[in-house]
Amino acid sequence: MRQAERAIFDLRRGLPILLRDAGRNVLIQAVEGLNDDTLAAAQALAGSAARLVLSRHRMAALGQTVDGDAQELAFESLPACQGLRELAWTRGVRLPAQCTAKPAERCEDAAVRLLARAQLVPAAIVCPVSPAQAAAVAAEVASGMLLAVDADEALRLCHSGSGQLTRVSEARVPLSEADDSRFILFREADGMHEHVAILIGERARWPEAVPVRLHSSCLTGDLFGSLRCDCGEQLRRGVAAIRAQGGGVLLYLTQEGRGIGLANKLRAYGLQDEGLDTIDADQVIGFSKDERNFRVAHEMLEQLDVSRVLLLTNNPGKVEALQRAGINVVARQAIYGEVTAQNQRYLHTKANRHGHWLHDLLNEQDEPASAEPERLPAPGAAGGA
Ligand SMILES: Nc1nc2c(ncn2[C@@H]2O[C@H](COP(=O)(O)OP(=O)(O)OP(=O)(O)O)[C@@H](O)[C@H]2O)c(=O)[nH]1
Ligand SMILES: [Zn+2]
Repeated sequence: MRQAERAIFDLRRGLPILLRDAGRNVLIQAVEGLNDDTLAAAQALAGSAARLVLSRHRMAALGQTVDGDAQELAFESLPACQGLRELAWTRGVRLPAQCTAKPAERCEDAAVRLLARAQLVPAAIVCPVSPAQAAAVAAEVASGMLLAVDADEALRLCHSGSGQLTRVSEARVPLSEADDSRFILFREADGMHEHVAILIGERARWPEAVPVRLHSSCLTGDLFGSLRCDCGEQLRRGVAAIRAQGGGVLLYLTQEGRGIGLANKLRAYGLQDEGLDTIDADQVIGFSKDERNFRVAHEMLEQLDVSRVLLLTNNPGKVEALQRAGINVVARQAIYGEVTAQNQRYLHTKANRHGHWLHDLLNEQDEPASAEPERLPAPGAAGGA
């Protein structure tokens, strides 16, 4: 994994990397952060004209349905950087007529996935290395100036995550909603992502089905009380609800913006201000409606030896993800924030397009019966849904 993990840092710094697959060598670079000079430098080093690779979500936003997860676009004459940026994440843009599209090969597919994992806009320029430039590129790799990564390794990292959490440090941190809390920090093998387990109350007194909340980070909501979402209230109410039930675990997961990162979440907010809902806004930037997976949550619960849980969530995806991983989710309890003028559109989108169990909160009598949550067999303590 190591080269692929290093590649994420280079891509985030705006540097090119080399992807290799079965004798193919392709130079790739993020469109984000590209300028006309760095674009020219990449084309000169590779000895070929750059193409653009976009995710299928971005292609859908451009009005194209495509096979496969990414699409490579070749141009008769390549747009300048500004044009590439518009093709990558601006609303209302059309593909130029003289541009041809084909399903991405492995290196190109890996490029887009690495960028998404790096929480950059998943749009890359790709320049296949020409035979004439092969020696020059090899020299850059040998000197350490250019990082070379096998496409296979990159795809493995993107599909499975780096996993292998290390329990790094811990301390008692009394919280206003639960003064007997303990923070335990876990670090992923990539060295980049850290997640915190907050153990609330005395373990010996925890209910047999341990109250657990998986909370994805939201800087704007959790820290600043943003009115655009319900995260901050869910976080504090989550801690209080776990405390009230005798204690349990809150996993604070570094998954800002449903996994797209803060930079992209702010881009998406801009698009929402232009009228898009939260899902369509993410799609314009090239992402699916939820880029998270909950493998790290499962791994943290395993390391904490928690296998039977009462899950505090309105998100059916979290219940399914934990159950699939072998955690026994014996019950689910709703956890609501306040509905406000500013967040109600967001909450309605979650209910209607993400399938969140929020209809009780939003009081939508006209919802079809099939939208009713399928209740898990709830223990006596787990009301509130
Ligand atoms: N991309 C994007 N992410 C958002 C937006 N608003 C909030 N988020 C993120 O959405 C995530 C909310 O996560 P959670 O609190 O786990 O909530 P959830 O998946 O709705 O599920 P429950 O709260 O458990 O019902 C956080 O990572 C927020 O940063 C938005 O408009 N766009
Ligand atoms: Zn939020």
